[in-house]
Amino acid sequence: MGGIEFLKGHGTQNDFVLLPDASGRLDLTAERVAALCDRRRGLGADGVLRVVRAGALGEASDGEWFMDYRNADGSIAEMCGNGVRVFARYLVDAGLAGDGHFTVGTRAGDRPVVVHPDRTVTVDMGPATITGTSVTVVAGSPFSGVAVDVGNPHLVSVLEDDVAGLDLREQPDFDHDVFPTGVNLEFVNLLGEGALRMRVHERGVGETRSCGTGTVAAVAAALHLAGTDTGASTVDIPGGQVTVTVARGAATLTGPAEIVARGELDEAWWAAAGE
Ligand SMILES: N[C@@H](CCC[C@H](N)C(=O)O)C(=O)O
Repeated sequence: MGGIEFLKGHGTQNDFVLLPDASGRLDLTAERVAALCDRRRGLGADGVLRVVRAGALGEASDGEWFMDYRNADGSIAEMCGNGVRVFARYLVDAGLAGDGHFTVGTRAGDRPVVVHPDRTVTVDMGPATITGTSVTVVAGSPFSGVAVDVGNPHLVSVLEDDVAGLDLREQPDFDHDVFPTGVNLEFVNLLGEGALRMRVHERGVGETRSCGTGTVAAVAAALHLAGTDTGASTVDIPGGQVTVTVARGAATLTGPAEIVARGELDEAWWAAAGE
């Protein structure tokens, strides 16, 4: 019996292990996800994208494929904006997605995607909803922020000082009553009309080099603070650049998606990782 097929990919250096598992038969425990994502004892990644047929895990979707997304610590998240681009890139490369216009099911709902010839992908991210305000504390310094729901929770703080100066090695504190399931924290500089710079500390991962849902939240929050719900912006993250549009609160995300490797997991390693 052969090993378990995997691929490695990234979107603006937010990196993922992909597990093609059409029938949803793999026993993908939190322990196995954490082992896969470990950068020393596993393959190393910010998260896992299991590729399953819609319905195989009992999740409803009008699309043919469902993205079962897991964070590096093994926790389940509703949505991943960089991940869904890489997921779409894989389906097209594998000949599983026709002309590149299709819908991916996620726990946050269906996400229509367009895979472009230049290897970028545009995702209809659905609504980016402003849900209030809250405060995060980084290395003892409090920052007020705008809470945004992009299918998953975000708190966006716009800073005067350069975000490059923040120490995000430790988990920043946040109000656990406001975010009982945790929150993704974005720190943003406004660079001028239609341009932002962002760093992110992701729920279930730590600081990453990019977060697609986070860039959408950042643009929605910046527009909200400017008194509007419509606009477009580039977002520079440590891993590259994406473009976000927001029209009356509904967002699209465009950015690169790359598949960099494919191979087989060792069966004995997989078995031991589940213990
Ligand atoms: N990196 C992702 C977001 C992944 C999920 C997030 N950590 C959460 O727990 O909500 C993205 O590109 O959106």
